[in-house]
Amino acid sequence: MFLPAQPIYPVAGIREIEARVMPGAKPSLMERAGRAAAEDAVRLLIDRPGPILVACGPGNNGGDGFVLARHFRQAGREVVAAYADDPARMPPDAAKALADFRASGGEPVSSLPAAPAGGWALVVDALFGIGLTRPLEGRHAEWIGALNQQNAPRFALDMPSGLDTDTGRVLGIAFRATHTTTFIALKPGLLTLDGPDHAGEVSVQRLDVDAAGWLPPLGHAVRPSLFRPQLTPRARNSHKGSYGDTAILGGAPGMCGAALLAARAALWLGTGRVYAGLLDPRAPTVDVSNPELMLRPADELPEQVSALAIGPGLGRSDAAAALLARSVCLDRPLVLDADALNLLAADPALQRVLAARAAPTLLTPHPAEAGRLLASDTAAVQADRVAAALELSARLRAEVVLKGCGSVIACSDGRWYINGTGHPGMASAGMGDVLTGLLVALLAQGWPAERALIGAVHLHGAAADRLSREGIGPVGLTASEVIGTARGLLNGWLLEAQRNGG
Ligand SMILES: NC(=O)C1=CN([C@@H]2O[C@H](COP(=O)(O)OP(=O)(O)OC[C@H]3O[C@@H](n4cnc5c(N)ncnc54)[C@H](O)[C@@H]3O)[C@@H](O)[C@H]2O)[C@@H](O)CC1
Ligand SMILES: Nc1ncnc2c1ncn2[C@@H]1O[C@H](COP(=O)(O)OP(=O)(O)O)[C@@H](O)[C@H]1O
Ligand SMILES: [K+]
Repeated sequence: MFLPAQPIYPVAGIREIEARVMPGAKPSLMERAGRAAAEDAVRLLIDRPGPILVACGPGNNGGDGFVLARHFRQAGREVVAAYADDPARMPPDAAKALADFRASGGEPVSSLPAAPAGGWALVVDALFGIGLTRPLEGRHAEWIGALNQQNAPRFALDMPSGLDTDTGRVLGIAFRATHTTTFIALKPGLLTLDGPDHAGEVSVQRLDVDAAGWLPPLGHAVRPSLFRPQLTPRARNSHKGSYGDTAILGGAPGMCGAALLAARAALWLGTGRVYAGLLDPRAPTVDVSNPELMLRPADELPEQVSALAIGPGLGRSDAAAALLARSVCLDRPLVLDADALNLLAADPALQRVLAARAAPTLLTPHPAEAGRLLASDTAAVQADRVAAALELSARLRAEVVLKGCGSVIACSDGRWYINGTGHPGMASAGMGDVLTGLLVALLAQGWPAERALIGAVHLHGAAADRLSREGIGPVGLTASEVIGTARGLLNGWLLEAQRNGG
């Protein structure tokens, strides 16, 4: 049930693994890749008669395409392989794959043919894989544009062409796959930024290569198994003190809702006691829909909480800055979100204090906040989300989640994770505040920082996913609605963990 987290490698890692495996590999990795992809493609061809179009490029990705094309020819399927690059410059494995395709009776066409009357049964993109080095242009870009127009399942080999393997950036134009079969292991570009919109459903074909055995991975795709050790039943003989006290600091005039959302999320995720410290002098003193919350002026909170979060609706006033400076000095797990991050970005001295903290620090920036913290900008952060998150984590000695499509979690020891749950319906006000509340709740209940961050980010997105399966979102999903569903999911995981051996 709790499947292991899958490793993710950037291009350099895949190349290193390939270099070690390839010399003795029989059958060759390309033979394995083309065959494995053909096996995945069979599933897409159920009830789809008609010819298969395979667009092959100049390198080894093109070679994979020729292997796939040969398998389908040999199985009696009509296949049209389109290839217009210079065969003299083909790498040896790919040249052999082309020769084998010819030997099977196939002959590539040098322009992209128009779709047959009944349409293609399947469109296969074997133009570029991990070897893409610059934006697509000219004929290659035209081919991608035409392939994207086809009304058929669109199947990418290894990477959708035009998508940068390490970052998920579109270089010029990219193939919009409905399905991608990627080889050896996952790559970051499939999972973050523009990756999910271009890769569609991703299948990993390991090609009998034990990637982690050759090169221990630094990156993983998040799965609940990463926080499975925390999914233990509560002791019957326990009390509210056993589940932590937490405080959320924020709620400047006009922004109390942000702090209340975080506080509610912390309460609903099982924290023993939740305080909300609000800066607005006219803030409510009770949350009538959650009277369990203890609402206080921001400077009248108990200091001995188990974990603290500061930022939701904090604003950037002097009072907010003073509150932040005090919070950073508390020897407790600390979550910094929203304006706490913006204030920190403007205060290098405070950054030094933060980096010297003994207790865990967790930062939850969206790309604009991360840009300010790195003294760069949103575009620079988005250009390489994994690198930006790691840099922030190393500089501030903090666990970091860089939010957005494919949230990247970076740990101060250099390991990183990409989360796959969540959807664009979460792009609505207050969603980040709820994440902060879920996170501080897990910290208050004693989860170690890294697991709490992974768990909260995964849970947050999974709750939104469940709601949208029920028609609550993506359009119109509200942050408040995520809270109750997150509670349900966490309890479900706890039960599942107990059923599977405590
Ligand atoms: N290296 C190996 O042994 C294996 C590679 N495999 C496949 O091979 C792929 C990697 O092969 P390659 O390294 O040959 O790389 P690709 O096939 O991805 O493409 C590289 C070729 O495209 C050119 N190129 C890069 N960007 C371009 C652009 N924007 N416009 C025009 N030309 C451009 C490069 O100069 C090079 O000739 C993998 O993604 C995978 O599909 C698999 O067969 C498994 C084994
Ligand atoms: N397109 C998306 N795909 C996946 N998750 C998203 C997407 N857009 C937003 N989210 C998630 O929603 C949350 C929004 O947080 P944030 O930007 O801080 O919102 P707010 O400031 O309104 O609280 C983050 O957890 C983010 O990862
Ligand atoms: K491809």
